[in-house]
Amino acid sequence: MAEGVAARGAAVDLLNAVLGEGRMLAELPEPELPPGERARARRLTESVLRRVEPADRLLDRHLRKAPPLGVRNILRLAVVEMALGAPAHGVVNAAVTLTRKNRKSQHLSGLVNAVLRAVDPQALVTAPMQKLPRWLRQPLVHAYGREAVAAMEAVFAAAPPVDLTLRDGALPPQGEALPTGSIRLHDPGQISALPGYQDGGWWVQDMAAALPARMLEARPGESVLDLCAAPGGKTMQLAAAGAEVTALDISAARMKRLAENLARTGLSAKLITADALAWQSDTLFDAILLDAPCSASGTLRRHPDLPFVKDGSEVAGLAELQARLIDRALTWLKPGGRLVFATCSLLPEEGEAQLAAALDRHPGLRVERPTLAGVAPEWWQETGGLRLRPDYLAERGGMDGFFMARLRNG
Ligand SMILES: C[S@@+](CC[C@H](N)C(=O)[O-])C[C@H]1O[C@@H](n2cnc3c(N)ncnc32)[C@H](O)[C@@H]1O
Repeated sequence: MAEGVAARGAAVDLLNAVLGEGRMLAELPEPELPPGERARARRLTESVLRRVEPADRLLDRHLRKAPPLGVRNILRLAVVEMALGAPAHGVVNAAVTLTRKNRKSQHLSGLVNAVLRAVDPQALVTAPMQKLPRWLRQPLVHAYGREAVAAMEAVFAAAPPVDLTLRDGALPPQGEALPTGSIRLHDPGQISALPGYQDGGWWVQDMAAALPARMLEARPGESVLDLCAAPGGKTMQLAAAGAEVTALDISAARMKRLAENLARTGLSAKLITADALAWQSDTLFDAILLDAPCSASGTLRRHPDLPFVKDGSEVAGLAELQARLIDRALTWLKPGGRLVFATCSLLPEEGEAQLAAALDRHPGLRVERPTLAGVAPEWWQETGGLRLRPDYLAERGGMDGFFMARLRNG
């Protein structure tokens, strides 16, 4: 098969599954390709998902009637690749080969060839960014304003950097030191091939995702419950701080990944696979980290499939689950203990509103604002919550959206 056709074919299959069947990339089987080609297919898929809307605007100028989804995805992929600098000749040949391979679309190979020779991929480079879906854009404009949302969309349009959290004294691969202590790699390639990976001195974790565990300030010997823990980025931080960690999550598959992560880093925790709403604890904890399930709307740059698969209908149920998890977690906290509530969401109903409602339901709770190195004063809110937005530090690659707050009972 011509060079790159297999990876491009796999990318088109992934696009068909996300855009045609509404399936998330994480739930799809990995393409059966060598690791390098598999990674390329994934990269191509994500590049297209970040530009579906502007690519369609460009293609539609050259299409008299809508082609079937599979052919549209071949066209989208080709035009995005050309805009990103791939040589047009190879891209067009691969697109025509892919169109011919499928009996149902082979009669459209001439059209694909003609459209791709007519489009100007440079127009995609300068085109307006892809907008967030309405269900998300509206509440975000309401919460942060149009300008901030446009800045977030610009961050979501770019492939994200990779951030690492380090254990004390560990040597990271060469990267950019961020003010909060994470190390940023802008084009790292295969993570497991980086120096130090096998030694377990660092792990991949967005700079924003590293802050909830820092906010908890776990001390050596303290008993800490990591609630909704898998795949364990925060468990590793807490264990590395010397705490006696109990890590609980409902998902057996994700707990398996957590166990693998602990094995690689040589850290330890007590692992429990259970529904936090049903689990009973026979002890109380000094501190609890609740990284609650949420819309994940703060992580769109890492999950560009999400806007095409989700429609916001899950958010009310998730917000209710978050409140129940807070209430349940508080029953396991020692008097005077600390609870950090965090979500990787940009929606106030999964952040600011949860904090306000928890304070209303539990008059004995108060919010604390610990000192966090590298956190700009304006990221803190008057209520004591910390709101992190993708457009913060945009010039250095941005960060995941998060909300977090530290509560103390009594
Ligand atoms: C945001 S993720 C956690 C990420 C994790 N803290 C980390 O840093 O790697 C939310 C987790 O909540 C878990 N979860 C959802 N509902 C749960 C429940 N009822 N009880 C326990 N865990 C739950 C999911 O399986 C998922 O792993």
